[in-house]
Amino acid sequence: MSKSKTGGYKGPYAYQKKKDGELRSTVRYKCGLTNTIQDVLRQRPGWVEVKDDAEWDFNWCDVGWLRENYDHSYMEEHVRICHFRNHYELTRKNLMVKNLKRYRKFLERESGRLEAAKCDFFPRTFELPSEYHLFVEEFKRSPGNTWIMKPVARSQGKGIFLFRKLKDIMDWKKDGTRSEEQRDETQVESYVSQRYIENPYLISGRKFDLRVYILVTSYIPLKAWLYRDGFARFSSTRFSLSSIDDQYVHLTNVAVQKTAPDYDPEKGCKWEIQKLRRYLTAKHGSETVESLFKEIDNIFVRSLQSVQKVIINDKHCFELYGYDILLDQDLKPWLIEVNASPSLTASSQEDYEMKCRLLDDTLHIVDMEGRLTGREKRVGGFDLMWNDGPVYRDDVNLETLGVSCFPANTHLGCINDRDKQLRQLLKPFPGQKKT
Ligand SMILES: Nc1ncnc2c1ncn2[C@@H]1O[C@H](COP(=O)(O)OP(=O)(O)OP(=O)(O)O)[C@@H](O)[C@H]1O
Repeated sequence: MSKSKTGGYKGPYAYQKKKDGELRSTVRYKCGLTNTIQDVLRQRPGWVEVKDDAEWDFNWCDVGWLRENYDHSYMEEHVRICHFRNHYELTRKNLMVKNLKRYRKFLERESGRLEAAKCDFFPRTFELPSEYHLFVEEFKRSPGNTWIMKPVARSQGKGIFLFRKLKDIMDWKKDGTRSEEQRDETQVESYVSQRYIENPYLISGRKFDLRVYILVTSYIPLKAWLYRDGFARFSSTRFSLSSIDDQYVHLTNVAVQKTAPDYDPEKGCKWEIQKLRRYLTAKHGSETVESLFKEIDNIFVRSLQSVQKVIINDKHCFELYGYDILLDQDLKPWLIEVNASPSLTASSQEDYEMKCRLLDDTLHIVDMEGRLTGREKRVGGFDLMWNDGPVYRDDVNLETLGVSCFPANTHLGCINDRDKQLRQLLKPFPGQKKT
């Protein structure tokens, strides 16, 4: 990469097509994180790490690096980085909701209420302090409900609390009698106030949410891949609405749960998504579970579409999103949050292996080595779910699709025997273990 305007990174780049069309094998990478991704990058054949201001072809950067450098940088054709410039349009809690609300309005205008209702998958949300008065109106309409307050730009459960009384959020009250200047002096951190899902689906009395990975390689046209191996994150304490101050009951983030007194690091607090799927199928039947996972797929596609025209599309960028989905007792999925930097730190050996596979498969799709034809619908654990329109697998009977855009047997965690055979048939990349 060259930093043309401000100087810096200059010189020849190693990863380019030779005259005879053959590819050079060296990919110079930079990595701003110190977790699983480093191990994966180090083990990738032909990839070499560069430090400091040295020229690079691939950068697994953090969002801070992006903020400071992207706007001053010129990138060669082949260069790739792991975030879109304004990724926060989807991954900051307030902006995600703003974009979804706008998209829902657009659908209602263009295609009617039924279509707009397909976006009814996020809990009612207000930004505070800016929407304080709107929030109070809503709050008064349904007294006794529980709400959750979340800082818009923090993670790992930090700063989150539940409340049922307005006095608990007085700090965010917008005071119309004060001037902008006075308000600035006492500025509070921006939060979202969101309807708390009071009836979560429970397993053994415990609440959980799903972490699912989606890889986007282009916004215009939209190209998105769904990873089959997500997981459910459980709370370690039985669910109850009587103790709204207990974060071990209500927040299922691993960062929170691993500090619980009875947390068992051996067992962790996760289930693979396949295990969850088997459990739900045994309890509710396959038809119900198919339709649940179709609804979850709908969440991925609609949320990406809601920012499709907002995100700065740049062929150098890709993004691996971590979606947080919560199920309620009626098996309705709710979108809680989309993470731009989903935790790549492993909480157990099994988790480590899954994350290594996920990252390795991500790098296969980003394809610095130029191995793919561009027509693949499945790469490693990823299924192409959207390519400027829904993607259907060739081996699926289209009549079984129903209303969803996705074939019934390609959803998360549905790895049947035929899928296994297919994965084995896929030619492994050098250095990749057969799965
Ligand atoms: N509206 C809601 N209803 C019920 N539970 C919720 C709601 N919003 C958040 N939670 C719970 O709180 C947890 C943390 O919420 P959220 O993911 O929005 O915050 P975060 O601090 O950004 O966490 P992370 O870094 O893991 O994404 C969720 O995993 C979920 O268990």
